[in-house]
Amino acid sequence: MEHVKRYHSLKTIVNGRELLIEGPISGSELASYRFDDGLIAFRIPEQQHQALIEIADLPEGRIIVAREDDLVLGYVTFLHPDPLERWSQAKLPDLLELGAIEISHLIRAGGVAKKLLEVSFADDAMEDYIIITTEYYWHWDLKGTGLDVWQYRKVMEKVMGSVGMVWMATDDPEICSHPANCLMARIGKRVPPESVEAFDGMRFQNRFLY
Ligand SMILES: CC(=O)SCCNC(=O)CCNC(=O)[C@H](O)C(C)(C)COP(=O)(O)OP(=O)(O)OC[C@H]1O[C@@H](n2cnc3c(N)ncnc32)[C@H](O)[C@@H]1OP(=O)(O)O
Repeated sequence: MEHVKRYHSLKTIVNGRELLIEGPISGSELASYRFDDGLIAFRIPEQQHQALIEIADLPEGRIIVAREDDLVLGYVTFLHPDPLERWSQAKLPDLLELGAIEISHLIRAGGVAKKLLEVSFADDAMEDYIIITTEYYWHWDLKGTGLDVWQYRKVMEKVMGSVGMVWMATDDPEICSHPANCLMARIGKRVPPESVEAFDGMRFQNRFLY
């Protein structure tokens, strides 16, 4: 499968900061930007910056950023699922995982997460993919936001739902280990039925239990 990446961008102002939301961008572009030191949800900022640079240059990898001049204040990643996760078992070339979305405290609750996804899905190539995201409450910044797990889950549903990602059932043990965790997915218009069938097969692997 050829992974087509078409650049899109938009401008917005949040808390007086003029932001450019753009992508997919290349690893070298991302390397030339600074990375806000408040982006700590998944790794220390230097390591996360480096991880994103590597993802940007993967054939299927897509990084969309929100930046003020050369300072990255938010990002979202799309890439094939980790080989250790069940979502990679069928090795579907047209399945991407929204692996991480993070917005700096400096510009949170200003619509930036939704705009990152708006720019991501402005590329018609996204209609060729099943896009999944696995929501685990232990990745959420409950302390920083003061939200409880259900309020936070609502925020995630609003962010993901803004581009048509919907809750999907699964018997994945990690997802089932807490009721606030969930799988969300969006099946692009041109995804063939064989891929959807293979995805359904990965969602449910313990049918004999029921
Ligand atoms: C797959 C994964 O990456 S899971 C982990 C997700 N990432 C994290 O938890 C990292 C830390 N958190 C963050 O980076 C951010 O808080 C995010 C990504 C969750 C949300 O980003 P934001 O830019 O603040 O979200 P955005 O402003 O687009 O808000 C989306 C909706 O949630 C609401 N919302 C956002 N934050 C809050 C809040 N603290 N309290 C109440 N509502 C909120 C917004 O009002 C908006 O609602 P609307 O659709 O009715 O207008």
